[in-house]
Amino acid sequence: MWRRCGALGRALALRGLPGLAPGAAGRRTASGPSPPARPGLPCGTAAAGSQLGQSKDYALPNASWSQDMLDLYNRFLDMTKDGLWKRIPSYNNILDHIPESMKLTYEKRKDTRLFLRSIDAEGAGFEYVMFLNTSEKRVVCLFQPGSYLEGHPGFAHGGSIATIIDSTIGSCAISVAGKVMTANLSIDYVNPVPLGSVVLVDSKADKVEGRKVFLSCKMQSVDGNTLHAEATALFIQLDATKAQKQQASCQ
Ligand SMILES: CCCCCCCCCC(=O)SCCNC(=O)CCNC(=O)[C@H](O)C(C)(C)COP(=O)(O)OP(=O)(O)OC[C@H]1O[C@@H](n2cnc3c(N)ncnc32)[C@H](O)[C@@H]1OP(=O)(O)O
Repeated sequence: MWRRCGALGRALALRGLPGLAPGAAGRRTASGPSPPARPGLPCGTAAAGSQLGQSKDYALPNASWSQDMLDLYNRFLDMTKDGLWKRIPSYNNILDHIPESMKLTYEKRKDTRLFLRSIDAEGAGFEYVMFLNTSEKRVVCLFQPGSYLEGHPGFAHGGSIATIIDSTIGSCAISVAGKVMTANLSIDYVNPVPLGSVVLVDSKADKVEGRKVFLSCKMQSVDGNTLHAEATALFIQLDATKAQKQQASCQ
């Protein structure tokens, strides 16, 4: 365990994550984590809904999570205790993800589902949980790709990697600029991601220029020894009038 924690510390230290000295955190099991802190952006209000039983929060350990995923999750959960990091709940409907103020302009549809949550079987699709650090303008996603995300035999499909990167960077952009859309996403695929492995997707907003948010991201293995992908992205804050027109055209 100590060796794994040390490797994890090295992996996260690449981006200077705090509080990750080997053995700094105790280990918990999937059945026994502390109740997660309720996050602010991008989905604090939805967490309340979840507690009322309105929506299931999927960004919590389940039986498919590997020990690496659980260890990493528990270490991040420890980092939420001082309030700098917040766990982002995850729901089937995108409207449960976004801040209340943004929700007002959208009508919730029952026949749609967030792409990341399109596979029901535990462990078969996107197993992930994201953590937000508002002051660092950063979102880190712990991602365990399941067997239905296969591309090359035994490895995650490039589209699934793009999806989790877009969603992680997108969550970061939303936390910085509210209503945004991806205008550009550029990914260098460096090493394939084995199905069932756990990777860290570490995204950061580097610069905001008017309505443009520039972000970057690295996807790497838990031990920090393998860089799987690197990405840069441009998100555009939606112009209110154009956003209304776009919304009207898809209803
Ligand atoms: C787990 C929870 C997940 C939650 C997060 C989900 C994240 C998922 C995000 C997505 O996947 S969104 C879906 C994919 N993206 C789209 O479908 C967007 C399609 N494109 C558009 O709708 C519009 O092109 C867009 C809103 C992006 C921009 O249109 P606008 O009319 O608002 O922008 P405009 O053309 O006025 O340009 C504004 C500025 O951005 C610049 N710009 C726009 N598109 C660009 C581009 N592609 N590359 C470089 N620059 C660009 C443009 O030059 C200009 O720069 P300046 O202000 O300096 O003049």
